[in-house]
Amino acid sequence: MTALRLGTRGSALALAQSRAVAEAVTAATGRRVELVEVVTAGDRSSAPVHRLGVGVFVSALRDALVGNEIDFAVHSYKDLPTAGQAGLHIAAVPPREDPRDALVAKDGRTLAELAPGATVGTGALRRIAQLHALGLQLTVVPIRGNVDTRVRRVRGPEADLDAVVLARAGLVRLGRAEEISETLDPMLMLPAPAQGALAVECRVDDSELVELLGTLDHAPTRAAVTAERAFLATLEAGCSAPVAGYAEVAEGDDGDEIYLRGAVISPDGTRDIRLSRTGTPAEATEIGKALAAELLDLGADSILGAPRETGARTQHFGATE
Ligand SMILES: NCc1[nH]cc(CCC(=O)O)c1CC(=O)O
Repeated sequence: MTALRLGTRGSALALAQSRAVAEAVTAATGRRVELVEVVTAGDRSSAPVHRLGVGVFVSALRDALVGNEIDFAVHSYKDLPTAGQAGLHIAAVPPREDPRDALVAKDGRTLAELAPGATVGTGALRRIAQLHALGLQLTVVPIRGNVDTRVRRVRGPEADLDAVVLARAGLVRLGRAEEISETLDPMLMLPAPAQGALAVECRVDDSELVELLGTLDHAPTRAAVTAERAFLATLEAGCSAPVAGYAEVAEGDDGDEIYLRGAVISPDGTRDIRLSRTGTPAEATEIGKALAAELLDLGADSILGAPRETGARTQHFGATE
């Protein structure tokens, strides 16, 4: 039987993720998998991600899928635009890695141990906003680049920052978890929707592969990500907007329960609206949409910029527009 072609970006993180999924596919199905490297616009540019727009890391992979150059692709779920793509299907959401953000700091310091004025590097508006919201006089420095480039801003001969914040999942997948000085509690730094999760995508009409990849699906992770992404989609914000969303799925007395927390924070941290909601995994989409509508009612739309229509808005606080 021919090998399945797995399209992947060439970054160390993308390769680590793709290799892990390839091994899981082979272990579960006995099929051989070969990696095919695809260069994306996000890899070619060094501009801040919120200027490049959503989808910069995925569109070339999706083109290769639609064009039948590859059979499936593994994405960091966080980087996928909330709009799906016609003809493609997310056949599996494997078990999630720890979704929290991590601090890598000089001398192994924690956030609380950083001095006023300390420099902290991150490119994500969500992290910039939440760092400012702490009120610690941190100097947030916009940075970009792959995991290694970012860690080198703190460690090594060219280090010029006191700390950087990045996804714990990225460091763990690269085998670099021991470099983390502090894993940030979601109470302080709520993760991005779908952070730490992977999306395994193939052509929707490739029914054999849809079924085969489906064996890697992890229902609780899919439910959590579904709630987080419905929340994000309703706020009409991409992966680079100051929106945080994190769902936990736990066993309750009457079956599994989802606990979704969401926040919209202004980039300077002075406005921070956060709420939570619970429900069952079957209600994941509804929970996400309802939480977003509640935040919009509290004024989240004025933080996000453009006026929005949710169809679900109520006027508890009087008309503001
Ligand atoms: N936008 C870049 C990106 N996409 C996924 C990850 C990390 C791994 C993950 O969240 O699954 C990262 C790096 C980071 O945020 O530090």
